[in-house]
Amino acid sequence: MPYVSVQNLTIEFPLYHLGARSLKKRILARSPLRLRQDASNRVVVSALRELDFRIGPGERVALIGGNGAGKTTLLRTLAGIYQPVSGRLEVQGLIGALIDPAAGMDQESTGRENIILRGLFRGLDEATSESMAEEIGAFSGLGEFLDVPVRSYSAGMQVRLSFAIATVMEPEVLLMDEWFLAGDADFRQRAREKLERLVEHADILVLASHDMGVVREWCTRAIRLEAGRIVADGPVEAVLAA
Ligand SMILES: Nc1ncnc2c1ncn2[C@@H]1O[C@H](COP(=O)(O)OP(=O)(O)OP(=O)(O)O)[C@@H](O)[C@H]1O
Repeated sequence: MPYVSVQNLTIEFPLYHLGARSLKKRILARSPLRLRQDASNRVVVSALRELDFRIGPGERVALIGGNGAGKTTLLRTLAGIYQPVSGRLEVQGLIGALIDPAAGMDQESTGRENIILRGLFRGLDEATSESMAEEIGAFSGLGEFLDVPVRSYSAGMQVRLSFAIATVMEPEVLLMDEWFLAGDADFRQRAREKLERLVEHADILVLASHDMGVVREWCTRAIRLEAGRIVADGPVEAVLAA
């Protein structure tokens, strides 16, 4: 059964190019909340600090919190994009990440080639991957751009393609940033039904959002982050009321 297990998870980003020692000193002298000096004397940003939680099958979890709270960093960590500095992370199940539209795409290949590669990666044979490319191509509305290298896509086109790929991949653990729910009205309307099916099919949804309407509509549990720490975790209404 799919699950997400996080124990004592800490993520830090070293800040290179700070240059002069006096600048480092000035930054650290402000006794900042999130910046500290590590064992190698580098200034690091503490993005996530000692997180502990477990998500089981059937849970729809919202990550909420103000700007810089750590929502996107947590999503990217769950997706395997960032390595924890310490702690343990286990994700069981096929992951679908709708976080950064360009992530996992080969920019030099066409949209169609990217779809076929994903299909092969998922273990489908060539013929099935190719027919999947037709299906995705039609749904994404990319038209003639399906056979053009992804590097020439607009941001909106990349979102359409990654969303369409995710719907066909049918992930068990769906990680999503709320702006994937945005997009132009026409696409949103067509995507809505697919998204509902995608979320329904996924055993676990983790959605980062600022929009409490979206959180209430899509999620059953909320984790509130503040300055990289969990300050509340429970049923959506209880966490929003706290
Ligand atoms: N690549 C990076 N290098 C250095 N610091 C980073 C990096 N990515 C994130 N951070 C820092 O980690 C912290 C958490 O950022 P994150 O983007 O996860 O927040 P967020 O909750 O998603 O914010 P927002 O709602 O504004 O998108 C912030 O202090 C940010 O400055």
